[in-house]
Amino acid sequence: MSQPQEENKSENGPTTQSYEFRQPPPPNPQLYDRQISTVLATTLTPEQVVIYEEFPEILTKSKEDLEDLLSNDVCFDSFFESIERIRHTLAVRDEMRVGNETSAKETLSQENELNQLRQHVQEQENALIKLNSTIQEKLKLQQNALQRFSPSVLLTKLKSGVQQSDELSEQMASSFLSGELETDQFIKHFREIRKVFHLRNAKVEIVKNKPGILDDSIREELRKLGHGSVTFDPKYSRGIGLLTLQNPERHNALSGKMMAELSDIVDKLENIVKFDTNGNLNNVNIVNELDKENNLIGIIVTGSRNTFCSGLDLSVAKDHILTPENGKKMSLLMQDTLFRFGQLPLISVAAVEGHALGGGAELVTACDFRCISETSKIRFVQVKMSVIPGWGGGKRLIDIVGGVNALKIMGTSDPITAQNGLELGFVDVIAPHGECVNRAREFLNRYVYFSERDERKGGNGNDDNINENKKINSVKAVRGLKLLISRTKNSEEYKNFLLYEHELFGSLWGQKENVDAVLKTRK
Ligand SMILES: CC[C@H](C(=O)O)C(=O)SCCNC(=O)CCNC(=O)[C@H](O)C(C)(C)COP(=O)(O)OP(=O)(O)OC[C@H]1O[C@@H](n2cnc3c(N)ncnc32)[C@H](O)[C@@H]1OP(=O)(O)O
Repeated sequence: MSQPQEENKSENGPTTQSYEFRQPPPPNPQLYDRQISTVLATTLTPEQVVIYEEFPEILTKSKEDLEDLLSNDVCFDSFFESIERIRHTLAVRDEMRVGNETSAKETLSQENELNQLRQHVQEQENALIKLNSTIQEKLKLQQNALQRFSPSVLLTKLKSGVQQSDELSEQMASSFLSGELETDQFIKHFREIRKVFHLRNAKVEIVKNKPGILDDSIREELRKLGHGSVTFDPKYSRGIGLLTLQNPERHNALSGKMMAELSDIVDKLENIVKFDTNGNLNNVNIVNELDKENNLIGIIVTGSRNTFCSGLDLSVAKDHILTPENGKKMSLLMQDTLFRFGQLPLISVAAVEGHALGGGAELVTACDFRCISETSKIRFVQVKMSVIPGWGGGKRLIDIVGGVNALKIMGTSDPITAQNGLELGFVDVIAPHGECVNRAREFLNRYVYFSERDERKGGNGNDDNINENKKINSVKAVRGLKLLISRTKNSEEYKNFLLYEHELFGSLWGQKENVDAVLKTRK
């Protein structure tokens, strides 16, 4: 008779490994031979044959014995359990039961430890979430703190320190001259103050010449060049300001004076929003010079006399901005101005009547949206001037229409019109001639007013019959949205791209081909 395999028991009794299923020993050959199976097969049903084949021990019983077994459960169980195969199976079953009990006890004994571990993991996770939120808050505070120490802010503070020292020494001199101050006191303090003035002034000169920090000197130099003006009406419509290029005799070409005035307006609009020390969008306590009602959320940019802008004023360029150095200064100022314009928390729409050429086309790309008339023409003519865009319009055009379309538009100087502008994704609204500013206002009203009409009737929102008591959108929320979007255009990579465009422009402007082109255009 085959013995059950030797159990590989552990010192704690049978392990679950010892329960690999083992086949029970084969039927006992002595109890069963071929003749019996033939007899059985002729007298029994197939089911009965199976029983006899599985348990041939039954064959050793007489009919009376079998009747006894069937009538007496105790005898039946004892006979059944005396069968080798059954004994073996019962033994395996008992071993497995013992093993299961042991495993169950082992598992239960670890339940407390498991619950403690689970609780510890939960506590760690909560602590991690808390730490993460603290880190986010600290990062926001750090960002706002760093913003206060940006190069341009430090330069401005340094300059105001120079001015304060200068004013203080002036006051001291007049006090001395009026006899209010003793000579030795005056000499002692005046010398100290002038020393601080000169130290601060020297630092301003060092910082000013550091690349990438645009100081006012370029703006002030260009301010002296040419005519025209740039005006801003902060109350053009509720929550919407109107910025207008005014140089109609030259199709609103941008002179140096106008570039400086455009930059001034951007300066004034920049502090329309401030973050409080907790990094919250806090503009309730700021009285902005241009937005006294503190409700501006949109700005329309347009040109006077039904034309937009024919780019750089070539009369000014011919006389003052033909050298590479001056071309770079002009490019730096306009890139800086249009970059900061794009960062304003205001939704901007270019209302383009007539022509937008060269730098005028670049100005159009600096707006978030574009409304053009059925007859407008927007042309990047820079390549005809033997240069590339110098006001940041190349990068912005690529972002709006994609690289391939941008290459076609800038390489061929083909006009963007009402016909192809929508398809290019460059134009958002097409207006009848002379109606661009009105349609731009209607477009922006959807951001100014809470358009229940859109909610109710699926209107297109271009509803000019907005009445003043209509519910208005949260100014801070809409400004917050624009801050979010413009953040995507404020990365180091984005700024480096603009710098690259500026450098490429600077390598072309003022070269013979470019000078000839400018002089040819302006006889
Ligand atoms: C980064 C700089 C950027 C670049 O490099 O590309 C530039 O922006 S460079 C300038 C690119 N702009 C141009 O080349 C536009 C040149 N002007 C024209 O194509 C036409 O003047 C046009 C289409 C704007 C209007 O044509 P139209 O026939 O209707 O009128 P006129 O040409 O007779 O012009 C009327 C009057 O305006 C003067 N004008 C027009 N554009 C400029 C300009 N950009 N700078 C200076 N002056 C301009 C034009 O000289 C006429 O004045 P007048 O005294 O009667 O000669």
